[in-house]
Amino acid sequence: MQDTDRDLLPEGLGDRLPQQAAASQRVRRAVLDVMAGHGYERVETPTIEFEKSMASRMAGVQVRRMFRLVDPVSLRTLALRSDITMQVGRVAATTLAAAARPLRLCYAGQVVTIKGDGLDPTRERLQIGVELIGSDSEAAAAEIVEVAIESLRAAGATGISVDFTLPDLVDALSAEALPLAASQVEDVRQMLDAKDAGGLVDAGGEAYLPLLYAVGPFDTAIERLAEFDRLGVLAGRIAGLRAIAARVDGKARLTLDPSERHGFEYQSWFGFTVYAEGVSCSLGRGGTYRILGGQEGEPAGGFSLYPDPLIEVLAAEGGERKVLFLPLGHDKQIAERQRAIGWTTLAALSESDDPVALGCSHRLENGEAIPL
Ligand SMILES: N[C@@H](Cc1c[nH]c[nH+]1)C(=O)O
Repeated sequence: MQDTDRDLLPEGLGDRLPQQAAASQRVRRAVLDVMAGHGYERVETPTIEFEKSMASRMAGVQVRRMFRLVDPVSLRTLALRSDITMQVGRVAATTLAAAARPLRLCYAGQVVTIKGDGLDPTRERLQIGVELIGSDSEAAAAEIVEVAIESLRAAGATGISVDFTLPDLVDALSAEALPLAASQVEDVRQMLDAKDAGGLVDAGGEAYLPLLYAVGPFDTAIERLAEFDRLGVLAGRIAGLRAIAARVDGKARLTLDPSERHGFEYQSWFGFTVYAEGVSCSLGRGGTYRILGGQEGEPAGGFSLYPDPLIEVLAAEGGERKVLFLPLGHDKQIAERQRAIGWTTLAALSESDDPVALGCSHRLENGEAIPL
């Protein structure tokens, strides 16, 4: 009987073949170079660590999305990382607690969740991001948005747009201006996120209805939000958003959706999602948050790109591969010189090696690269 299971991969997991892997490598390098250029130093964290340390680093982190297992050595529960931001938070709060602030760190690695996101079944993704620890000011937030746009552009994205949100909006409003019973808060948040006007009224959030209309291109949506905020509860946040928008003006298309919560588990006053032309889903998100520990916790901000959909597009576009075929008995020194000036070489192992079938574009003949 055939063992079909042996060759299958679990749902939502896949290999990257040479073209995709090459595109992934280019994206990773381009993005990390931009981050390093802005002073973000690379850290590398383990793919698996104690569940408790990941789950308790920021308020709102959902452990139910993480793969968990018992460590046969320590007998404690471990979790596979689903978000490197939490690990960077741990590093900042522990080993780098005494490092000067603001502390700028960046990272890249694979993250895994039990379930994909909505209709997207993907369970493993590349995450590349920065965290700016020690401040959640509007200056910090603006820097993060700028670096996010520049990183995406360097990765090859075009037509970039940024959607701003206010992740803790309902908490801010329900505290005083538009009171809600504790039992209503989550429902109101969900209905706002789903843009469900009927559901919002049913959940007791009628007063929140105008928020559903403060959505769209930034300039008009922020005016609507300011009109809605007659009591001025959101005045600081609105001024912050305007300042950030002014800094990134012209670099990307800006929109506002103040009640968007999707994917924002722990962000505080400011959040944003990034998109690019030709890629239907978002390519990343970021915002301000607090790293728990100590009395107050530490303010921070950052963003994470999930560039896989962009990598797919770039890989499909391909790009011509220039590969030089080296026949049997070729001059090794010439071959070395060709590699030194940027050629990829492919050396024949036997007479039967076919340069065209092997994807070569040129062949070394009498010391010269001849097109095939
Ligand atoms: N790690 C967050 C985004 C983020 C980074 N820093 C702050 N927020 C996410 O993937 O949703």
